[in-house]
Amino acid sequence: TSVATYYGQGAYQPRLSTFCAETSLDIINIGFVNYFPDAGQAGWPETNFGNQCDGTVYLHNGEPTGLLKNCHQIVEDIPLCQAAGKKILISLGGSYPAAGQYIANEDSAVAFAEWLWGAFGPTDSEWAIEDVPRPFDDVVVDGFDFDIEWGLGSYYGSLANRLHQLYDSYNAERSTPRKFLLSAAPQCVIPDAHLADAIHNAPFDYIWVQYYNDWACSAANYVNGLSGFNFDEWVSVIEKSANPNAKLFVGLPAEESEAKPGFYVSPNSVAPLVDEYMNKYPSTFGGIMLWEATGSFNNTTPNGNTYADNIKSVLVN
Ligand SMILES: CNC(=O)NC(=N)Nc1ccccc1
Repeated sequence: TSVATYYGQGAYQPRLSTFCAETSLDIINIGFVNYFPDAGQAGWPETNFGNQCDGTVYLHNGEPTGLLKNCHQIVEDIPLCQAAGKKILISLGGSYPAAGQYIANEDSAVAFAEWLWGAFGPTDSEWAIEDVPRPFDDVVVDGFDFDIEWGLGSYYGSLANRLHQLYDSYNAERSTPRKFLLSAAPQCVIPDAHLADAIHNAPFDYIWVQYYNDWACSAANYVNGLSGFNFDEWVSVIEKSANPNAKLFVGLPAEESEAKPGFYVSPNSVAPLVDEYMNKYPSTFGGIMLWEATGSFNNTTPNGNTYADNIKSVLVN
């Protein structure tokens, strides 16, 4: 089973290479593309990677956009993480701003998918064309994460399905196919207000549930002996979804300060939860997702283990 984490929004975060060296991390979601084209300046998406870029942005049709142009440390470090065997996804959305995650219609969702594929996908795809920029240069991500926390409707599903179509058509032309991934980060309440339709209609590979924002179903409920933790129900959602073989992850805050009061649980306290659900659903239980990398890095135990290291130990022991 795997440990996934988010990177890009941590306070005073170190460069990504720090986390490429963390052997406990298997998947890293780089966040965020936080404005989608229908909401972004000059009709392009916008990005935010915390302290990792120098603030310069692309122009589109001569107008400034919110698309960051110089994130050299991320560009240098993603290949290091990939060489270390980690999957690197770029994450769409995030918890802020609400207005950024607006998609106007089906055509817009399809065009956004093609733009993302041209910008962050393979450099030899037919969509990597001159009027689509390469914010990470020739770096090719391993997929796209949907951290959609605002907005309603079916267009997130259309976006995911078009990306999946692009994955398949690219691989159809290659002798050695490359696995590209789709993941989503719903809230724990079922149905998720923003991603339910997308998860039902598009084949996600990983679903990491944010079990740290809602007392109706949080991991803290389970740890504190209260009812509500709903992993079983999420397994049913997966089984009825477009990809019944998707892996389901338990999302946790990696540091007390990175969640609302009460939702943080220690690695040892989550061991019974892992044991119960890893054994109850051996083919669906995928592991643990952490929000987020820098918080985990700052949350070390006396033995020098980060929160992620300690969680990995819980998963493998
Ligand atoms: C996967 N996305 C998130 O986990 N977002 C997130 N944790 N946003 C946030 C919520 C409350 C305080 C800080 C960050």
